Amino acid sequence: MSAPTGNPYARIDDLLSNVRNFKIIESTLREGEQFANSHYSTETKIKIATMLDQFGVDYLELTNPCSSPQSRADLETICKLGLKAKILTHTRCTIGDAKIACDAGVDGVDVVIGTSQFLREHSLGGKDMVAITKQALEVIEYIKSRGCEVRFSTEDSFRSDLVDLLSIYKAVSQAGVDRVGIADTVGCASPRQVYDLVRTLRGCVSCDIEVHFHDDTGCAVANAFSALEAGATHVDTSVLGIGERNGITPLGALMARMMPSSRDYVLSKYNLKMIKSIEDFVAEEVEINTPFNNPITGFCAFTHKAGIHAKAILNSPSTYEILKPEDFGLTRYVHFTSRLTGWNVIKSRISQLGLIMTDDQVKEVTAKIKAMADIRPLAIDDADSIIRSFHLELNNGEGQKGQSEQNGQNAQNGQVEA
Ligand SMILES: CC(=O)SCCNC(=O)CCNC(=O)[C@H](O)C(C)(C)COP(=O)(O)OP(=O)(O)OC[C@H]1O[C@@H](n2cnc3c(N)ncnc32)[C@H](O)[C@@H]1OP(=O)(O)O
Ligand SMILES: O=C(O)CCC(=O)C(=O)O
Ligand SMILES: [Zn+2]
Repeated sequence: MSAPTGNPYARIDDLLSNVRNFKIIESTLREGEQFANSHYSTETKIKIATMLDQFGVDYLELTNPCSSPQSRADLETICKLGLKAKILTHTRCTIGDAKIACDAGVDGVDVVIGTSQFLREHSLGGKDMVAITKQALEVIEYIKSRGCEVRFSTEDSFRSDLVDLLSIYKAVSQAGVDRVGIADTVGCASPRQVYDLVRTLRGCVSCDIEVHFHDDTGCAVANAFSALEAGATHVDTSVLGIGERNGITPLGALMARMMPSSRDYVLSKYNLKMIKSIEDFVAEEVEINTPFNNPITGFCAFTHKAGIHAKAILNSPSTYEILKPEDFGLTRYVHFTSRLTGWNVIKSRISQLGLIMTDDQVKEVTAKIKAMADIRPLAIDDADSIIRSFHLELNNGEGQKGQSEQNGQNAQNGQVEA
């Protein structure tokens, strides 16, 4: 039987996949508020909500209004902004929380309750699954009666008993829940475990499936992708991944992961050029730096250094880039001042400087740059000076000065463009 897509690795199972049809539940204003440094003012919440709405996220999830009077007031304020994104809040599985949530004017309530032995014993005072299921069904019925969308999640899903999980998900699905959620609360799940659980659940419930992954073991993005491959429909994210401990699936990194698989879908829905400004705003608010290796916006995410890479990138950026910086409103940088540089990129720099040399001469000046870079790190100006001096020597200090200065304007940004 032929494969469903042009992907050589595609399998029949990929018919389940939602990698080209998923929704984002953006939780910077809920999970992200649980990040150690977060303390959002009302204005900051409005700004974050507005930016994420313009970016195109489908849902915004806000902190439980029972948390504090200001949390409740802020939720009501965001609900009244008239954003395109649906506004959700996140509550415990109690009628009391659900009532206050619905009263705030939300579009939907994300209800959660722990199902693992750890949480049932140490968080919920020893509740069994029968009691938890009864409580869930009552709360779901209440939220539906208030005309709000309702999602039911099990907390710590991956350390919960599979039969318990499937039983409660079936019960809430039959009760008409809009979505069920799987939460890797402690970040213990691997992509394969995620695939298996989501796929199994997909066969048991007819409603949408939301997934929430913590990043304690570095799998939050991979797990989100795996979940979508297995048929999940909604992914929880936060900007830069901020959340409890080291956080959850980052919005930007998820976009980076989805682009190679679902470019047209992602570009049609999300305003990728906003990622940097959204991340910069949130990073400043919570007083963190964007990690150097952050997908898309890490300071060197589109920097190419080694000579072998530089040569190929200059010929065709696709050789060493799976993401295009221009899709995110960014530019690439081709490094040419290190001991790892090569004559091809130096040749390109020479041409940017408006100078003319034979290939042998380019190789000779490349050797000089490498020798100097062996002694100390070189700035762009240092490498350019070596090139210019060598060029002057070649011409005995005569001629070409005017031409160099004029063409040198093109090199002002110190960047070898591919
Ligand atoms: C994995 C997650 O991130 S879940 C979301 C976490 N979010 C939050 O905690 C929001 C911020 N939290 C708060 O402001 C407070 O914890 C509140 C307002 C929710 C509750 O505060 P308090 O009433 O003082 O209780 P406290 O936080 O000490 O304990 C939690 C209580 O909720 C119960 N509980 C915990 N989870 C759930 C749940 N999912 N459903 C129902 N009850 C729950 C606990 O058993 C405990 O009950 P107890 O009062 O009988 O001991
Ligand atoms: O409600 C959910 O699905 C997730 C709750 C949460 O933040 C977690 O379990 O880590
Ligand atoms: Zn979480």
